[in-house]
This record gives sequence, structure tokens and C-alpha cells, in this order.
Amino acid sequence: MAIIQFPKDMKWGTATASYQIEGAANEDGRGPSIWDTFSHTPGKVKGGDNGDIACDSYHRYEEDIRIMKDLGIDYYRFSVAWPRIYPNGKGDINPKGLEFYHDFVDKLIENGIEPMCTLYHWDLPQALQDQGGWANRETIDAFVQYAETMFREFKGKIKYWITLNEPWCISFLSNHIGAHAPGNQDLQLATDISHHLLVAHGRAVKKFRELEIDGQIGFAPNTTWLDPFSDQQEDLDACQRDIGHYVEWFMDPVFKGEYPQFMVEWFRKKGVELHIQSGDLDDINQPIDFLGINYYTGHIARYKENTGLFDFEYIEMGYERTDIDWPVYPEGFFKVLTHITKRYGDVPIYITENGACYNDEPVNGKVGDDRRIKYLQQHLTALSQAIESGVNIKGYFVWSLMDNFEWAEGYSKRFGIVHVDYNTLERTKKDSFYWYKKTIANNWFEY
Ligand SMILES: N=NNCCOCCOc1ccc(-c2cn(C[C@@H]3NC[C@@H](O)[C@H]3O)nn2)cc1
Repeated sequence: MAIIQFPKDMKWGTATASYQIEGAANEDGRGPSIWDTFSHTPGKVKGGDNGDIACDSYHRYEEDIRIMKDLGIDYYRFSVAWPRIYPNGKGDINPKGLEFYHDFVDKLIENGIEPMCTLYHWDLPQALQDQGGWANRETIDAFVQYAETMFREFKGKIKYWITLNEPWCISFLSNHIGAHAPGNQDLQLATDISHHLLVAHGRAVKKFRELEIDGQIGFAPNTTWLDPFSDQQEDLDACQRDIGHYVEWFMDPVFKGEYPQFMVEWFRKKGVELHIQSGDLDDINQPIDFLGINYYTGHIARYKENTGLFDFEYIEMGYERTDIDWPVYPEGFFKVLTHITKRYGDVPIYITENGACYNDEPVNGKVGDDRRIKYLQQHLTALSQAIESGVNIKGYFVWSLMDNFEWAEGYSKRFGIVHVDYNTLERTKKDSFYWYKKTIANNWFEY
């Protein structure tokens, strides 16, 4: 057995998102989002599930905060539902929406928990989608207006801000693959959206600086890692293209002020062009205070001609898989973190999401999710290796505090360290909750 020890200033937390936990979809002036529309469209979400009730955290947040307090976390990463603040995406502000988040944030702070706020975690006001959504550059202006309202309202309360969660999911998963809202399948559209998202991020950062907000701001891309099946250059190149789709495509413009040329040329071969307007890259290339990194899984892959977007195929290597069928690949966590630090330098990093889907159910009031504990041990060990290798890790947040609406998978996939009974909404702390609580208290674990 070994002791895996973390830096004394390590911050521990958990993460959730508004549409996945709040419910109260039609309450207190909230306007519809694209996920209300998508989840109520037959065939889009497994089981016909939707976020109308979810975990009912809109009404049960005081209980949720008591659970967080018991867990002993330093930070809680949540997202604000844009349609609660601006029901139509812009224009009139909904005072009850601001009131809810003030009450929530005040309760977090009263309990010694630092709020980390994600401004956009996928629930775009439907009214903006009706005008083209992120494909329409006017949505950039609406996002900056929304961000400014939140910065001014919560100045002094919220000190950690994330502009966008997983821009790859917002753009390519939702508008090229089409698995998430609004469900388009158009690579040029998705590419245009990815650029508009980065411009929106950069302009929100500029606004944050102009307002001289006391705090820090960043964004939270999702990452993956592919290791080559062989040492053939074609296998390595294929892996680097898929990694580049998640990492370099979004991080190069922010940290370097330009898109990765190898990706731009690959997209050009697919007939896709970037539509960059004057000033866009300068807006995107605003210094940020921290980088959020979301990591779940990685793969072994090899070149395969005319296959998918990047000419590769995954190779089944017999790795354990979670209940969402993702390989357990902690090596990829270490590799993507060291890759990012090597490419972008000593940027402070919060792991804003890492966790596993295991659908264990309560038995006599207990949930024996040993597989999740093992996943966390493996990935925190990889994280410790990355820290030892010089990666500037500031904190780690488990995805997720509680089971919740897992997008197109609905409620069929459970990522929480707290079980939620969706019939009664009863919360049950899983064995992983108690393991994580001890790890937080000790700042080390034995493995
Ligand atoms: N890549 N090509 N796929 C080919 C076809 O895939 C179809 C589906 O694809 C994906 C890919 C990635 C995800 C995903 C989910 N989470 C977990 C959430 N993170 C933010 C938070 O809200 C969590 O709920 N992270 N990533 C889902 C579906």
C-alpha cells in the first residue's frame, strides 16, 4: 500500500450543473432552454427523460448544502441557468432568478464553501436559439450582457468564474454529431459555433477585467487522451488529431491567439473553413487566471482511412469500462495534463470534472460503489503523478455531487457520490462519499 499525498493548499470540491439538478423548469419566471425543447422532443433522450424535476435542487438546495458541509469540501462548482436570469436570453431580467442564486450562494458562503460559478453549462435560452443560437454572432453579445449582469450582481460573493463548460460538447457534440441539444449535424455550423463560443469567452473575460471584479476567471474544456496502437507515424498522427479536436482547438486560441494549423488544414480538407472576423483572435486571447479541465476517459487508437472525422478507430484493449461504457484510463489523465502544461506553460489548473458512471443502487440504506472508489483512487493517483511532474494543480472536483440528468442518457447513468431516488428524491450518501470525505479531511489516501 502507498500513501498518495496532496499539496497542503489543495482545494477539494464537487460539481453539478443547473439543468441537470435544479428542476423547477417552469417556476419563478424561468424561460425555456434548448434542453427543455430537446428533452421534450421524442427520441432525443433515453427513456423520454427531461429536467422538469431532476433532483429538485431548486427547492432542496439547503439539504444539498448540508450534505456538502458534511463532505467537507472547500469549493462547490455549480452553474447558473441563463434562462432564470434572462428568460428571453436578453432584455428583461427576472428578479426571482437573481434572488434564487443570491440565496443559494449566501448559504454556501455561510457554510464555509467557496462558490465556483459556471456561467454557461449548455442551457441556452430557447429564445436565442430561435434566432440561430450560437451560430448567430448576436448570441455573443447576449452572453456578454448576461455575464456582466452576473459579475455586477455577485461582485464580492462569487470569486471564481467559469465562462463556458466543455465548448467541444456545445459545438461539435451538439451541432456535428448531434447527440446533444439542439441536435444539428453540420460540421461547418459546429466549427462556426466553436469560434463564436471562444469569442464569447474572450469578450466576457474582457468585461470581467473592465469591471475590476475581485476574483478569478477561466473556462473548462473537456479533454480526452488517445495513445497509438503502434509506433507507426500514421497511428500517432491520428491520435494527435482527436486530442487536438478537444485540446488544441480550444486552448491554442485562448493561450496562443491562433488556431492549431494542423487542425485548420485537416478541416479544410473536409471542406470546412473558419470564419474569423477582425479582432476576434485578440478578443479570444485574453489572459485567464485558471484553466478548468474535465477528464473522464481515454483510448488506444490506430489510423483507419476514411473513418470518422479524423481517420482512426478505437482498439478494444480489455480495459475495465464504466456503466456508460467508457474505458477506465487513468494514464490518459496524467498524459493530457502533462501535454497541456508542456504546450501552454505553468497555467493554474482546477480539475473541474472527473468521475465515473456506476449505477449501484441502495441496499439497506447503503450504496456499495467500490468501482467508483477504485476509479477515484486511480485518477487521483494519476493526478498526484502529474503534480509531482510539475503540473500546477490547484484543486479537484468530483463529477458529481449527486446522481443527476445525464443529458441524452437521461437518468439511466449515475455519476454521483450521493444516490438520488428519482421517485422520492431521497438522497443517500454512497460509500464513495465517505471515502472522498476521508480523503478531503486527510488530504491523502492509502492505495
Ligand atoms: N466523441 N465522439 N463520440 C461519437 C458519438 O458520441 C455520442 C455521445 O458522445 C458523448 C461524448 C462525451 C460526452 C460527455 C458527457 N460528459 C459528462 C458531462 N460533462 C459535463 C457534465 O454536464 C457531465 O454530465 N462529458 N462528456 C457525452 C456524449
